[in-house]
Amino acid sequence: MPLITIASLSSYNIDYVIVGGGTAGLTLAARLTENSDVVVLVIEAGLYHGPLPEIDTPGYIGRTIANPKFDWTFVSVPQVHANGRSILQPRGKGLGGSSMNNFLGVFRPHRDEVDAIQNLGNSGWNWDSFLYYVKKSETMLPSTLSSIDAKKYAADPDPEFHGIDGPIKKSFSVIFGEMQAKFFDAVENLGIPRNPDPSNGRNTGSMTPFMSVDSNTAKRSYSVSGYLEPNLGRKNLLVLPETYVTKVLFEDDQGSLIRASGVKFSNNGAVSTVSVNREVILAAGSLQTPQILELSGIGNAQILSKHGIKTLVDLPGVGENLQDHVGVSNVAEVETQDETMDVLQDPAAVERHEELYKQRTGLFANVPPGGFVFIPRKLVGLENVIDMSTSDMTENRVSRSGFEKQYEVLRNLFSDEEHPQAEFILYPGHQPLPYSVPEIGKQYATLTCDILHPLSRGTVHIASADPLVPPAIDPRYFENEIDLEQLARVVDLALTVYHTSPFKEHVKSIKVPSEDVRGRGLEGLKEYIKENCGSFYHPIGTAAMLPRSDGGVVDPSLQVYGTKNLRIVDLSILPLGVCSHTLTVAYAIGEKGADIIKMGQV
Ligand SMILES: Cc1cc2nc3c(=O)[nH]c(=O)nc-3n(C[C@H](O)[C@H](O)[C@H](O)COP(=O)(O)OP(=O)(O)OC[C@H]3O[C@@H](n4cnc5c(N)ncnc54)[C@H](O)[C@@H]3O)c2cc1C
Repeated sequence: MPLITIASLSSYNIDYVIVGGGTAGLTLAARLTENSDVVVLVIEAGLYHGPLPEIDTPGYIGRTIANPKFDWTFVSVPQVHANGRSILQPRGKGLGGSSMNNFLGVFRPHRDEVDAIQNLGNSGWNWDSFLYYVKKSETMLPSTLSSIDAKKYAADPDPEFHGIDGPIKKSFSVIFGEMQAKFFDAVENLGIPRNPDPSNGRNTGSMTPFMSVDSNTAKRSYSVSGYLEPNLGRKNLLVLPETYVTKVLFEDDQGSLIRASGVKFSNNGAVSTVSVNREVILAAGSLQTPQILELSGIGNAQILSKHGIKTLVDLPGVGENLQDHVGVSNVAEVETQDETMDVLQDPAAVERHEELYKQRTGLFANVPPGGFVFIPRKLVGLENVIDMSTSDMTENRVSRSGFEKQYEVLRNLFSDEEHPQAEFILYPGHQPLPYSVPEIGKQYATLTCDILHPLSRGTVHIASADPLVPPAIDPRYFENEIDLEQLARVVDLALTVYHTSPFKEHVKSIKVPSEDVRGRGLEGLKEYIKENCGSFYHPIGTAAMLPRSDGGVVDPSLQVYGTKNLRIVDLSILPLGVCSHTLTVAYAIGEKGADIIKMGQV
């Protein structure tokens, strides 16, 4: 039984400590413990939630956000270029991490940008490797769509690109709507074709994505159900929940490289330590892995000394290079025979769908059918980005050379006018939004827009030497004004979709942004964005895998520079943002990280 208590900890001889039992952390733990000769301890700050409707029921997504039992409830520091607003930064808390509270969409990045990660100095981290590991992590469940509907709803996967026996199940929703098909037709009329299978690394176009839902049980498939629970019988897999790691401990006798000897943690207020034979591996995610590094004396010496922390490795890249997708939603009132999510305003409809869910069908059995569109650069009009000067974007940043190399990569990506640079998400209903309230009895469609390759680069650093004080998260949304310009153009394009045939047949009127805002053109939209934008929950890059001279924190074997046996296996290592949602990348990093550790090579 791998769930252990502090009291029993001293009876184990531990080879690897993994800090954070989230998406990548549990993936790594499951793979390492395939070797029965090694003992792995996973330390997770949150709970083992076990089976719970809030987590398992696909149609309940969003209900755990901002609930401290499931979510760290972080907010950013005030965003200077977004009207000084502090913006919500949800992160899963508990075994499963953000795979436990995310929105279940399964996406893959574009192959060119995965190959670009290799070209930034990371031999072995390319599309072929990514595809191998992401397939290893998943099982594609059979679709119930006819071949005609598969084309109509852009959901026609090529088996070559999908896993058949991996731990995470993925399936299509069972309900499709006419409004969704007309949305795809309208988008096609604007020059963005359907993409029947974006999993081959060419993800431009509109599509119905897979969801990480096991359609056999109509439940969330995530790192707990896929990687942890099937392995509960392994004696060499130990899991310590409700335990918060505050520091990595190092041996006193140091050579040029320091050696981790264990970690310090707090459990219900009691502080203790555990020693490790081989390695400590941080998998606490993009917002907390840098915090643990800094609390342990690894980071920018100036920042550490400000907080009275002794520097063990001066590594200025720690907590820099934060990249996140940022976006905003628009809502229109619609008329459709489809049952939109608005029906759930009616308690009788909720009851009906709760009953249907018992038969694994209805609106709660999967994520509501919607359309996703990855918009090519040519339609966002980013001519100015290709010619951009990098000097203003790298000024005063700790790693000028690293940023310059990233911008060179981006310039190449942007020069392909088919490369996806932005996204629309169609939600059939009025999405819960702080700036727009639905009227009971009406039907809506929400079109959410975000940019996929922001140029702004943020930071996450400790705000205090006290580990219980949350880190200062500063994504610096729109610090680079091209990001705001891009997003305004994307919102403008989304508003055009509402007026484009045949989708416009459903649209009665646009609710938000208001007529007044729309009347002020791109300038009005920019104000709307600054006042209402939010995170798309995809932070990456804060412990980047890059050469040390380029602001890197880990090398291609995920080893932290200046250390002998401290690695990072989570999304913080991704040096450059991808034009997709990030869940599959976290699983692939967990899978690949395990092979690197097992085989001793990339
Ligand atoms: C609300 C939301 C919706 C999303 N929707 C989607 C989606 O639909 N599709 C998609 O592709 N991506 C989505 N994402 C993004 C995706 O889920 C994440 O990028 C990915 O799961 C992150 O994986 P990770 O392993 O890097 O970190 P996490 O999975 O977040 O794991 C980090 C773990 O470390 C633990 N931890 C942190 N600090 C400590 C400490 N000091 N001691 C011990 N434990 C610690 C945390 O509690 C957590 O369990 C969403 C994310 C969120 C938050």
